[in-house]
Parts: sequence; structure tokens; C-alpha cells
Amino acid sequence: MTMEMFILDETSTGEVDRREKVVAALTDSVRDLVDATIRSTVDDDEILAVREEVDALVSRLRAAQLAGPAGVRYNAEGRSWNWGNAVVGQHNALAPPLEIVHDGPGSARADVVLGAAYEGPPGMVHGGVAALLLDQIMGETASGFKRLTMTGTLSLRYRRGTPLGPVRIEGRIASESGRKITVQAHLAGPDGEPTVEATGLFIIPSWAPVDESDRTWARFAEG
Ligand SMILES: CCCCCCCCCC(=O)SCCNC(=O)CCNC(=O)[C@H](O)C(C)(C)COP(=O)(O)OP(=O)(O)OC[C@H]1O[C@@H](n2cnc3c(N)ncnc32)[C@H](O)[C@@H]1OP(=O)(O)O
Repeated sequence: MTMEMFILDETSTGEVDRREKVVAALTDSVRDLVDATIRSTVDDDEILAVREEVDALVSRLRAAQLAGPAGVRYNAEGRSWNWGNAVVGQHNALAPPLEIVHDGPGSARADVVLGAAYEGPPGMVHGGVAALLLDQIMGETASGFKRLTMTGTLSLRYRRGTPLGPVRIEGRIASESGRKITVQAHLAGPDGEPTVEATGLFIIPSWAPVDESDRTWARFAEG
């Protein structure tokens, strides 16, 4: 991976904001479709009929497509967009509807409601989903909108099951040494008691810009 993999795009910020909103609404509907598919008990004929309609909708969307994944794009105004990201991608229905809040230097948190699509043990959040959410929030905590970081190592302790429903994730920088940033985080259910605890080492890649005043970093981190 190199900096060249981030795509400079000439689309104006106004147009990016407009398009993001339009497709994000569709993304919400697709999330609803996923949940409805999991939980539907309608009869087989109805399932087959719905399948035909969904296939027709997929064909309409495929009428004009990117050649590959959405990637991370940014424009000259400093707006970045990361629409396919598995955790925060505004156009990715697999991503939980999650908004990460940076409430101070070296810390970040997010609240999200995890439904049937994120189940592992019965009624509980899948362990891999917990790791996915923690990885992203810890990465953003390390990045802090001022530098590019990648996960080096991630260690999780699953203390007890996390019930599906409202979940809060919080991360904070524990220490820094050169290009290595250690982040601690946890995920908790509605009672606020941590169910998963995490420690991660996030690394500023050797190929990343070294000047922290370089706004290029912020563009990627804000994606
Ligand atoms: C965009 C901003 C927003 C942030 C949100 C992102 C959230 C999502 C986070 C992810 O999921 S990132 C995807 C998962 N991670 C990866 O795919 C990383 C794959 N690994 C790499 O690309 C490189 O190995 C890595 C950039 C992590 C390090 O490559 P470098 O060439 O910069 O490392 P280098 O060899 O120069 O080593 C620097 C130091 O880090 C240490 N190190 C390197 N890789 C390590 C590792 N994996 N674990 C622990 N330590 C590691 C290495 O020993 C050394 O320590 P010392 O300085 O003490 O000698």
C-alpha cells in the first residue's frame, strides 16, 4: 500500500455532500432489506417473488458501476469520502449505521444499535463484529484526524457476551513512541459495563507523510 492508492477526485464538496445523502438513504433501505430477509417468515412463493424484484433492482444499479471498490477519495477542498468502508462507509449497507465522535485529543467514541445482522451467539453480538468496530474506532483514535495509521496488532478480551441492541465503543490513546501508538478501548452494552476490552498497536506507515501539519493526512482520516 502507498499514498498513491488514495484517489484525488475533482468532484466539488457540494456535489459529494449531495450524492452522499442520496445514496446513504438507499443504504438505509438496503440495511432494512437485510434485516427483513433474516427475520421474514412469509411463505416460499412470496420469497421467490421478492427475489425477482430484488434481482431487477440490482440490475438497475449495475447499469453504471465503478470498476472496483469505492476506495478513499479526496478533493482539492479537503473533503474526503470513504463510501465503501466496512465500518463507516456511508454507502455500505454491511456497515452498521455508526457515527464516530472525536470528543478530545486522543479519544473517540461511537454509539450504535446492532440488530439481527450482527448476531453471533444467540441474541449476542458476533465476536468478529465487535473486533471490526473496535479496530475502526481505535484506528481513528490513533489517527486523530492528523495522521495516517494502520493496525499493527489487535488484542481482545471478551469478558462476557454483548447483547444485540444499543452498544457504545470508546477508545483512547494510552501511549505513543515514534511511529507506534498504543490504543486502549472497550465495547459495552446498555448497562455500560465493558463486555469486550481491547489493546492495539497502530503504526504510522513508513511510506506515510511525516509532516503532521500536512492536511493530506487529515483528508484521509476524515473519510
Ligand atoms: C486512515 C485513517 C483513519 C484510520 C482508521 C482506520 C481503521 C482501520 C484500521 C485497519 O483496519 S488497517 C488494516 C489492517 N492493517 C493492515 O493491513 C496493516 C498491514 N501491515 C502493514 O501495512 C505494515 O506492516 C505496517 C504499515 C503496519 C508497518 O509497516 P512499516 O514498513 O511502516 O513498519 P516498519 O517495518 O518500518 O516497522 C516500524 C516499527 O513498527 C513495528 N511493527 C511493524 N509492523 C508491526 C506489527 N504488525 N505489529 C507490531 N509491530 C509492528 C516494527 O517492529 C518497528 O518497530 P521498531 O521501530 O521498534 O523497530
